[in-house]
Amino acid sequence: MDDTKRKEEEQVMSNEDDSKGSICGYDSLHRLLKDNLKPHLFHAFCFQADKELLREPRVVRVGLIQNSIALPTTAHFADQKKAIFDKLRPIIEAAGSSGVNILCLQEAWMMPFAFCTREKRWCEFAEPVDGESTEFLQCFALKYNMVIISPILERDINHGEVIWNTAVVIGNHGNVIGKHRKNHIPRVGDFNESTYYMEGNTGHPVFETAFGKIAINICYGRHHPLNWLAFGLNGAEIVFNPSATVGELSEPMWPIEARNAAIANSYFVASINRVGTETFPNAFTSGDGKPAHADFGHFYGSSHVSAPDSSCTPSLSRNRDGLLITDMDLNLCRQVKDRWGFRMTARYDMYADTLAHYVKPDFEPQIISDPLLHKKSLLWSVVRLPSAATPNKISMLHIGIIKPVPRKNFKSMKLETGKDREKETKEFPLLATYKVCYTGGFVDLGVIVVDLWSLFCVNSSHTAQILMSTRLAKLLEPRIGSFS
Ligand SMILES: NC(=O)NCCC(=O)O
Repeated sequence: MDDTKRKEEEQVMSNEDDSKGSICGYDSLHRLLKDNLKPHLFHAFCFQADKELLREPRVVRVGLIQNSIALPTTAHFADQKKAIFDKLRPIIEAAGSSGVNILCLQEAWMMPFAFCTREKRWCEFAEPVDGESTEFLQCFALKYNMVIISPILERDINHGEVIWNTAVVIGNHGNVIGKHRKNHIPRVGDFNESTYYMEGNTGHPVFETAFGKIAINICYGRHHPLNWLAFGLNGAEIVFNPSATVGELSEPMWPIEARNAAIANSYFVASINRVGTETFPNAFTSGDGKPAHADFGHFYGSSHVSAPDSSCTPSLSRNRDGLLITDMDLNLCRQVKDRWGFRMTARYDMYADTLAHYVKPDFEPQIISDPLLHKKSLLWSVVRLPSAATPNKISMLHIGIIKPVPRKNFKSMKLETGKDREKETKEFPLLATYKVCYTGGFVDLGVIVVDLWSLFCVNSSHTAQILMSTRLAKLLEPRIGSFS
């Protein structure tokens, strides 16, 4: 590599580099591999937990890989997949030789993210759980004693070739521990993935591995707090969120949702997003009236790990492939639970009750409406006036505090316009005068505030005047009626 090129790269790296030393960005990673440097020269990010008297620390090294596709989407499908394998091989080797215990790849890592196109031919990428992608990764799992989470497009050949968005969990002996299928299918922007696969039917499994209890919440599932909760209830200590999402759609939410889930559920969240812009042979529309386009937008990478104590690693690059290596002491999960007691203070029985009602067709939301809200009557409140006040003496009244009075004070009230007191009120900047007759318990001298712009005064002879601005009078005219 010539000097100028290296300098340029170093400049990019120093801009991108994270002080905590994640292996960050395509260039740095590939330089690392090319120069045959030992990955341990790069110190990874580390989450600490307190020392405990009765438990040893349970430090787990987690690796996350984000990558762009390797060939244009016009290439032969077999070549595209092979090129991704070839690209990932050295990165997985780097993770393995860095001592990573649990490695997670991005959503549907073995193919371009073609779901936006709605063209069925991309289904050809789908493979069975024990297909070639699993086989490819099993060797590394065995070689490096590493658990690998492999999110693929799955074809269930035992069930009529049904297609799923699935994460396969490969154990550190190269065995398949199990799978989880994506629970929530996006129907937003270009992400209308229901053309390709069904809502998952595997619940919220937690996989007990040699290195801790892990779960996978695939991409769009991160917007569903109860999805996160369910993995937590099943005892997850790390929840992986392999994703494929673009800047325009979700970037502002990306760092917030993961951290919030980690805090609320007292576990680690490992977020992985793919990188780059993938262009497809045929343009497609998004059903929003905008012109057809041939790409999804930019997949912004930014993979990172969030901890239950609200700390967070720096993110990988927005633009480049990357491997993030993070050490985490899983003891932190219980320590945060003991400290904050979110599980203890939760009211699951109450939520279960609400949900049980909610899912029934005859569910009615528990809403207590202001009884006046839907009445064809004026909004009103009462403020006390000095007893000397009479309607004729009030020119401008500025009402500070408005004190609502129970409706039962009024059994009924009739409002009617009238001109008979016009003379007395004409000195006021008011255009309408109303005579009020009412029956009921309200006998004190007072002012009933119709709302902030208007009021009417009640004297002890049970007659009252409404003083209103024209604007309000116009507004309220059709609603003047009876309190009852
Ligand atoms: N792959 C996927 O579920 N994308 C949805 C977009 C998002 O949730 O940001």
